[in-house]
Amino acid sequence: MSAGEKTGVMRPLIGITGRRFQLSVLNGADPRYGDRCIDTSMSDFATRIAEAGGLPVHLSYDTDTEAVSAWLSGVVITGGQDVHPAFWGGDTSVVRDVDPRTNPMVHDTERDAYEIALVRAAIERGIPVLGVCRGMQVLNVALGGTLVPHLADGPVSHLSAEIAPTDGTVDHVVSFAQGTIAAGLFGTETITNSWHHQAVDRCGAGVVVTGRTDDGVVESIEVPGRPVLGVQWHPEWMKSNDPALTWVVEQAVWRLAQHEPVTQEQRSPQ
Ligand SMILES: NCCCC(=O)O
Repeated sequence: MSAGEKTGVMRPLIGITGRRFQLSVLNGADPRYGDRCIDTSMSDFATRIAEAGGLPVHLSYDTDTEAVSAWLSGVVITGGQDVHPAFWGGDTSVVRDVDPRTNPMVHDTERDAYEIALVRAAIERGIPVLGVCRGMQVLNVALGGTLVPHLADGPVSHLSAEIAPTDGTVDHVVSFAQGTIAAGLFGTETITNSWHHQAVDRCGAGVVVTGRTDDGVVESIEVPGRPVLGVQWHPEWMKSNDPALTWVVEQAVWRLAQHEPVTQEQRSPQ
């Protein structure tokens, strides 16, 4: 039974972010598409959010972040490219000038700016936010934090970029601080998958680290007093629905139940 069915309230609309890239990068794409783009998000998110009782909707870069946040009951900032260092005060000399529409793994400043604005708008409205992998890093950057640019360059043994994150039993242990959202969901520790080479470094305003690996890499962050959770692993690729994904839906259901329906005037202020 889904969270919505359990509580008898409307299923909450959960916005899911993603990428924009040219159809031509896909194998077998019809050349008549030329340089036309496609807006995508990893379908595992939509599947898992729907399983948890939410109504998943993809958020394109063209969606007005202020306006859409009035309609959403929850937001998932998903994984992907490294956030451009210009957004967090990192070394921009290392950045290659490649078009993110033709290589979906290189920096995409349009996506960065969009997601940072969305995080800020959602937090401002008290909308539950789940950040996943890059999404957790975006959360931290949106609140003024910084990132470790490359884990292999630092004093850590946490190297996981080669591991295909398909099996929740194969990767590392994450330990959680007591009294946090993460500890409420996972207990004192859990085993997660992993696919990243950057990590949260200095925390942004109000951000606290709530989970780490044994080698000290930040694996979860929160903003105490706010329904905000960032996880470095990929809950959408765990074998069964990960508590982080059910958390954002349950928070959204709770929020829907607490609030009077938003009027059309409130959603579209003149
Ligand atoms: N750091 C790899 C992220 C992969 C993805 O979410 O597309």
